[in-house]
Amino acid sequence: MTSSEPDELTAEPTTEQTSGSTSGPDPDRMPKALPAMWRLCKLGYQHEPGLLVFAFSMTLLAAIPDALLALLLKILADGLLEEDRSKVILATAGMATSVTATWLLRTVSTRVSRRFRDRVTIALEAHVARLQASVSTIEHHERRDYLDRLSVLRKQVFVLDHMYMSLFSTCGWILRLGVTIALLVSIDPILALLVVFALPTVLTSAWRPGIERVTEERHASYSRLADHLFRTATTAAAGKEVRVTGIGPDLVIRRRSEWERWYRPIAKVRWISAAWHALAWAIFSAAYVGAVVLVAVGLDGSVGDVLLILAAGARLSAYVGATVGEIGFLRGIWLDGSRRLVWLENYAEAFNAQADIDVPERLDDGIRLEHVSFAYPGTDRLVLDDVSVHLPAGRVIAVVGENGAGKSTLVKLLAKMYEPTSGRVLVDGRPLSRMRTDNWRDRLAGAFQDFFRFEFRAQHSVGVGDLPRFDQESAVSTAVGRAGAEDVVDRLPDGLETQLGPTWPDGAEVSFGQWQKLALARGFMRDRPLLLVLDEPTAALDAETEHELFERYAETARDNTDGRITILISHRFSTVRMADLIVVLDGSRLVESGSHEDLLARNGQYAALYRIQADAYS
Ligand SMILES: Nc1ncnc2c1ncn2[C@@H]1O[C@H](COP(=O)(O)OP(=O)(O)OP(=O)(O)O)[C@@H](O)[C@H]1O
Repeated sequence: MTSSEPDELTAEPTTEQTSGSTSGPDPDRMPKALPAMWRLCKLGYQHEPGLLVFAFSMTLLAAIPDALLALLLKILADGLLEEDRSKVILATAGMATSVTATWLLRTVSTRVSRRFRDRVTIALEAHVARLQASVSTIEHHERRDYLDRLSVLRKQVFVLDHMYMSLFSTCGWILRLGVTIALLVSIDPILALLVVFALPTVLTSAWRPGIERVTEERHASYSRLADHLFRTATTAAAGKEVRVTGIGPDLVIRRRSEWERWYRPIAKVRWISAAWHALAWAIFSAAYVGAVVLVAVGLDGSVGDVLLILAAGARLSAYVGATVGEIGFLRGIWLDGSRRLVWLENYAEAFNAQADIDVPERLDDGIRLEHVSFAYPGTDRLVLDDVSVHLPAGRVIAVVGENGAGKSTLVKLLAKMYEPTSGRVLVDGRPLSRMRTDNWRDRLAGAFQDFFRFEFRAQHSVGVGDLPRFDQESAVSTAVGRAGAEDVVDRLPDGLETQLGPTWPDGAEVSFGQWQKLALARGFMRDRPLLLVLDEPTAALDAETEHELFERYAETARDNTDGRITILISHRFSTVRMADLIVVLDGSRLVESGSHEDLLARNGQYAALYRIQADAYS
């Protein structure tokens, strides 16, 4: 079989695939701040419309009596000086009502807001988790810049609920500010200038969080590494190797130094921005003192006016401070967090945007790779370079090559975990890139060398391989039989009902090889996959068991009527030789392909590798 001829059967739509071939928003770019913020507002409203409106109204109402206190002080002073009892009574009654109403409204609004926050937090966390899980590729789990972006979002999501409170408070502070400015203007319009002197504080507050966040993200990889080192030093998974190698103290030192590398530039930026902020406040304070002197001396104001400027001016600084503080928080956490969240939403959505072709019911021709090249996103090195090959329907295909040759990467492209950087993958002549990822995955089954240990009951740990039949014991038992894992289940104290993982109540300890057999069974759960991928799923088993297992499996694989393709990656030639087609990768290129006999006769790279292994076992 030749590997690189273009194929005449591929006449169907032929859109060239490119990396992340998505339409819509560019996945690399963060969305704009204000639309992102608006989208998050709507998200909160969708989840808790009643509570959102009530909490918002309460916060606004609570702002009014508080802001009017300065006016009541002026009326009181005027009443006392003019010996006007009605003014005195109005002012004192107003003050008493204002204090009581402020307290009452604040208490109610705090309670309602807290309730709203608790509910919306759960909704947001679930939303982020769902989005991440629904992204159809795994690029965001492996690409450095996306990981940094997501690690910041993961931290932010726990404070995103504050942003609604922050928005309500900001509106409340702006309302107070408006009332206070109106009171100042009532003495003399020139006093409105006080707000101009407060602007530098607004500017520095708005600028600070942004610059701090940029620095944080620029150095986020150090923080991630520090977290990773901490987990390595403290979790069970690495426990044995950490002790045997004695790397523990070194991990602690490295963690500390990575943390310093992350923290030092951030601390520096915080100091610099704090200095500018302090200067801005000094400017406002000077203006405030000037305004009091102007009213008392320059404008020859009444005692009531002086009291009003003293109270309103002092409040103005508190209100400006609170407003800019909230705006800073909004900018820092909310705007930033909502942009990240919307980026994730767009990113998750973009993958299915151009999926317009159905996955075939059965395969007739098979899968063709045409000039497929691939570099992992964010890197330049081609891990697969101009690979063209036909994987015929109904056959078992082995992929061999040295470590790092690109075998697992090839499988990831076929599983649609990534899109090729150039070239295309055709399934029965139709581009895989235009098939809905979830539909394609429904017809995909597989077991991988880096399998995950689902610490559920054995029934479910295997059953997740075909979610609709998760609870069907007969389906799980069949899969266990296909994987030759009956011995593992027989040894479990309660069979399929046994909880796996010793850290859970009544949880059974399961060896690595046993886990691997259960993972293989999980891979065999689906009855009608079009593509079955076995990426070194039996590396922990001995060569003989692996051979027997695959011999049994290869026979049934060829019998199916769906034209199923089985892809097997193994370093053991005793297993590989029974495949119908063997594809040999070397240094990212496909160097030869054919049956075992063809390749031995060709006396190329496969033959050389085969003989080395055969000699080692003879
Ligand atoms: N997520 C990733 N980001 C960047 N490079 C990667 C990533 N995953 C793998 N690579 C690189 O791609 C190359 C091919 O890796 P791949 O896992 O496909 O090799 P393999 O042939 O399956 O190796 P092995 O036999 O060791 O499993 C390697 O050089 C590897 O370093």
